[in-house]
Amino acid sequence: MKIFESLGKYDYEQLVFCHDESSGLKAIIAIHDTTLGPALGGTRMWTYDSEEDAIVDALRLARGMTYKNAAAGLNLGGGKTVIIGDPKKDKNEAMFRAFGRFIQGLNGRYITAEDVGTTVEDMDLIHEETRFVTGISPAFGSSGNPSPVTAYGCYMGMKAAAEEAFGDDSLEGKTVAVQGVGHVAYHLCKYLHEEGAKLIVTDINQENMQRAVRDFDAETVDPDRIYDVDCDIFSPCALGAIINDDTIDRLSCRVIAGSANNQLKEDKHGDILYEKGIVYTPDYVINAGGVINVADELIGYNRDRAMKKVEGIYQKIQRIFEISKRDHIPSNQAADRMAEERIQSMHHSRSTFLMNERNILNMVTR
Ligand SMILES: NC(=O)c1ccc[n+]([C@@H]2O[C@H](COP(=O)([O-])OP(=O)(O)OC[C@H]3O[C@@H](n4cnc5c(N)ncnc54)[C@H](O)[C@@H]3O)[C@@H](O)[C@H]2O)c1
Ligand SMILES: CC(C)C[C@H](N)C(=O)O
Repeated sequence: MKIFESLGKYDYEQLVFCHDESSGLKAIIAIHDTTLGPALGGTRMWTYDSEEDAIVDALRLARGMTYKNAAAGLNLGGGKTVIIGDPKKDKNEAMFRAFGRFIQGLNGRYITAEDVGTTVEDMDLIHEETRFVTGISPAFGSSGNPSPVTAYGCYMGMKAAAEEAFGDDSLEGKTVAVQGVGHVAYHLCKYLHEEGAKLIVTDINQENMQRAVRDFDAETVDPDRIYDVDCDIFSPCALGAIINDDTIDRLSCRVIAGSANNQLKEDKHGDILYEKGIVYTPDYVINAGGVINVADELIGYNRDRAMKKVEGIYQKIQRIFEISKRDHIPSNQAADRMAEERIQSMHHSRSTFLMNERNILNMVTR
């Protein structure tokens, strides 16, 4: 792999390799863009097939965070970490504390939080060594697990998409097919069930699936049949790249709205959804509730303020549909345009020299 060529492709700022032999830490921190502020993005722990796969994932996810944070209106840039290892077997205290010290060494250029394979407990260990970590335990005055808040943002975004597709944002009586009922989707299903939606769920984890049946009267289908379900709304809440050449023609829904990151395998799949008239809710906008919530910790966590901002995902999604109609472009491109325009305009206005620049990290100290 040609590292600098890869960094050049999307103008990445920094790639950091962190190694601690005794704890087994092998981490890669990718910082994509810090125009808007320090890079904030979660830490993913995963068993990558190769080091190259891990680097590619870190880079792809970091760039995604630049767009997510920019579109959410946060004063934060984009970054992400991947730790190579099995989250079920390879974790230990020393690993996360060693990682915390590497983050501290970046002196605020990168701030972490949970992602797939990491938990609030892991963030608490990182917090032993650095203040540049969010999503830590409420006992520290923090916001805790971001998943329920991500779910609330998804619910808001789904309602905005329903209004666009059906002329009314009520989800009562709508059939929603949910792929993956883990941390985020369990809470999303709760909102949907309370509003009177009919749920059809799938999961490779039987326990998670049965919990949705028990708590929300959900019907179930096998994981590979979820794309064929006759439904109003398809909600991908498991993996990335699930809207692809093999699945796109099987979908019969009017709306796609779910929490999974990187749902479109390629940009062309956004074009195809647009041509088919399927209302696609851009993933990094609808799933920004978690990052909006943890980012609030940096200025002294206030749940009401954070939830109000997460509620604003409804209007953000409406704005994207407006841009899509105005410029005759698919919604994924409209979201990119919105994020890029914000970064560009701030790039210009923040270029004036300041001796003691105000940023999200020096507004309050903790
Ligand atoms: N947790 C957050 O706050 C947050 C924020 C933004 C984005 N996301 C994204 O949302 C998605 C879900 O996150 P989560 O925290 O709920 O993760 P999770 O691991 O708790 O849930 C994912 C669920 O999907 C299931 N699953 C995996 N592969 C599947 C398959 N092939 N078919 C059906 N089910 C499958 C898993 O068994 C699990 O129950 C991820 O893509 C994540 O990156 C999460
Ligand atoms: C900062 C986190 C809450 C990040 C989250 N895992 C996301 O993808 O948005």
